[in-house]
Amino acid sequence: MPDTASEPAPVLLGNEPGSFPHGVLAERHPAIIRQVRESFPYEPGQHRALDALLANCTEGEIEPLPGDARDRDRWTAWGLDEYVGRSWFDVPWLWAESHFYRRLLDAVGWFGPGAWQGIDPFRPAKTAELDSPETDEELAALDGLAGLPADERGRALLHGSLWGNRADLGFSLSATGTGAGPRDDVPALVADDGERLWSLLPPSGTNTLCLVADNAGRELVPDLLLVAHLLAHGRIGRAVLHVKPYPYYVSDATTADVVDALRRLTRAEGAAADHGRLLWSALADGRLTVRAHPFSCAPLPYADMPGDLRAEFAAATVTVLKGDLNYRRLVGDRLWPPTTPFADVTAYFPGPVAALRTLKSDVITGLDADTEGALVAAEGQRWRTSGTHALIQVRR
Ligand SMILES: O=P(O)(O)OC[C@@]1(O)O[C@H](CO)[C@@H](O)[C@@H]1O
Repeated sequence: MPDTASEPAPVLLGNEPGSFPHGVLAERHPAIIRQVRESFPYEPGQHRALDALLANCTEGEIEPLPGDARDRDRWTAWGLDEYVGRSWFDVPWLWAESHFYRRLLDAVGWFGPGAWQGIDPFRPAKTAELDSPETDEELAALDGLAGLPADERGRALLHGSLWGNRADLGFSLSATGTGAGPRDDVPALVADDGERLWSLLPPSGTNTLCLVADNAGRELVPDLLLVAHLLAHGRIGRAVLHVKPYPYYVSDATTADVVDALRRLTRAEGAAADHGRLLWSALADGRLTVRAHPFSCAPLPYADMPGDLRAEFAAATVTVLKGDLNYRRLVGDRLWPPTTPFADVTAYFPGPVAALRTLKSDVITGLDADTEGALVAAEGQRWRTSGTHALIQVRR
């Protein structure tokens, strides 16, 4: 196996029965179709389209997009023509998963025209989570941080944002997501560059943070609290929040989800409402911007990002990417040896970059050999996908 980024490791495919990627294509995607079907009083055409998608994505071949699809050229540029006629299991796993969500939205009429245009099939699950007692508890806990020095509060909020990544509604549909916490003899945090991240954001009031969000609800809320804290304490003067232009990977945040989360914060009590109001006014005066770039739903690694997005990340003091999928896209969706240096595989990224992620897929880089050894000794390879471990990795 290679141990440097100059010899890329194999790209993950979904065609090995028993593997994590195979389980996602063969089991998780059908479960998502079932869940979506049960969440809305869909009409016959939508049910037929969901039946067709279920058959196609499990047993069929990837099909061309209709001639009038508005994003046909985009998908052509993203490799569709190359994969048409191939099994979903034989193309890069990242590509197959991403394309599944594009087709699912088509089946329920998201792209329109028609009465169901823009109706998010995952919205019921997202709002249920935002309205849950757990969210109440997490917001109330914020008041408990009030007595801490600002830096300690910042570190607590960073960890809230990190572990908020466990709240992934797609992940909760698969059996691997329901495991217990890590054993006492292995670290929950397998890499911790937290202090390096803070050192990139001195309280000068001039730093710009790009935060590439992941899930809505119980992940986005702590992400927003962290942004509010950084703004309030001058560690950043400006934040750009990247969300998805359409519903994706079940619970990924869209602009509508940002609005819901902000309304939830401002309707809360105590410190949560203060943070919500700060963000509300930061949106109004330009200190906080929301972006929904098409590449955020691309089936490709960030190494292939277009020039405008590259320029945006290059202008940031640091770009923080949240979550497992963003990590896969950041380092490349490949079976790297775990000790492959994170700095090598992210060398292409146009500026300082940080990953905050709980481990929910096989992809991992930047571990030291002792940590990898301890994880394998304690858990075999389960630590890679169980969602019970997390990391903070930074490349300056
Ligand atoms: O990006 P997130 O929300 O942290 O995780 C997304 C995820 O659940 O989806 C993929 C499988 O569908 C895995 O990479 C990962 O476990």
